[in-house]
Amino acid sequence: MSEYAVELTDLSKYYRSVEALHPLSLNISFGEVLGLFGHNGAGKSTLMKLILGVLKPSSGQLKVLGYCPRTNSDHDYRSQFGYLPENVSFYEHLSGREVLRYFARLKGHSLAHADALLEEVNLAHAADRPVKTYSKGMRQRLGLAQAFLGEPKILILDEPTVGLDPVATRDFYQMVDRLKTSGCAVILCSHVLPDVENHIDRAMILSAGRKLALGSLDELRLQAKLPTEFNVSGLSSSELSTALNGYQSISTVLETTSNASRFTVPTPEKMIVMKHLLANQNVTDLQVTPPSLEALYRYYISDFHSQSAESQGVGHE
Ligand SMILES: Nc1ncnc2c1ncn2[C@@H]1O[C@H](COP(=O)(O)OP(=O)(O)OP(=O)(O)O)[C@@H](O)[C@H]1O
Repeated sequence: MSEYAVELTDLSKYYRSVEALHPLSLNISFGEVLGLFGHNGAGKSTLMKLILGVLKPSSGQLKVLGYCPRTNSDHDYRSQFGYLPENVSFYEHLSGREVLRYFARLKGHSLAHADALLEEVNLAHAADRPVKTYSKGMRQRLGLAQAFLGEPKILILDEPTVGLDPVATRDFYQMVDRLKTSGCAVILCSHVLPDVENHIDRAMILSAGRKLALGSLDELRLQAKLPTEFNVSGLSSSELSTALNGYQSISTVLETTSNASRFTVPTPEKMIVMKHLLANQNVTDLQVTPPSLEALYRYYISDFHSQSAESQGVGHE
C-alpha cells in the first residue's frame, strides 16, 4: 500500500491549445477530505477525470492507490473507486434497486450492501419504482448510493449536494465523515461553500487551471490575513470602546444599534479582544466568526484577478 491515496507530480492537461491544468503537484492522504473549488472552467472536472484515469495527462506523473489509473485496469483496483459525476443519469425504466444492484454486480460488491445503501440514502420507500418517476433530489441520492457502493478507498464527488434537501445534505455529509474515518480519500467539488466548510481537511482553489491556494482553512486564514468578525450584545458603542480597552483603534465597525455591535478585528488580535469582552459583565451575548470558506474563496479569486489585470496593465494609466 502506498503512503498516499493520490500523488500528483507536475501533472498537466492540455486540450489542443487550451491549458486546462497547469503543472500541479499534490498528495492526498488516506482519510483526508480535499475540497476542490473554482469558477466554471477552472479545471476541476479535468483534474477529477485525470485521477479517475478517464483522461490522459499531457505531462507529469500520477499515482492513485499506488498505480497509474490509466494503465491499471485490474477489476479489484477499479472497484476501490467511487465517483459521482456532475450530471447523474440512469436507465430510466429500471427501478432504483435494479440500478444499484446492476452497479453492485459490475463492481463485484454484494447485493445486500446495495439494498442497505438505499436505506441509508432514504430511498427504500421508492426502491422498486422506475427511476423515471424519481424527483431530481431522488436521482441525486441514487447517484450518491452508487458512488458509496463497496466502501471505496477513493471517492470523487462532483457537486454532490445539488438538488438535495437540507436533511439529505446533512445525511450525505455524515456518510462522507464515516467513510473518511474508515480511511477513504475524498475529493469533493462543490459551489455550496458554507455546507462543505465543516467537512474538509484542506481546500484547493483553482482558477484557469492554476492552483491559487492549498491548505487547511486555518492555514489559508493565516495566509490571507482576513479579519475575524465579532457580534456583541449588551453594550452601547461608547461602552464597547471602553470594554475594548484601546483595541477599538484596530477594529472596523460594520453595524451598530443602541446595545449591539458587529465589527471585525485582525485575526491575530482575536483572543485578546475576546478576553476584554468576556471580562465585561454587561456583555449578554458574544459570537466570534472566523473568515468563512466563502470569504477565503473570494479573497484568493479576486487577488488572482487583480494580479492578472495588473500584469496585463488593466486598470492602470
Ligand atoms: N473536451 C474538451 N475539449 C476542449 N476543451 C475542454 C474540454 N473539456 C474542458 N475543456 C476546457 O478546459 C478548461 C477546464 O474545464 P473543466 O471542465 O475542467 O472546468 P470545471 O472547473 O470543471 O468547470 P465547471 O465548474 O463549469 O464544471 C475550460 O477552459 C474548458 O473549456
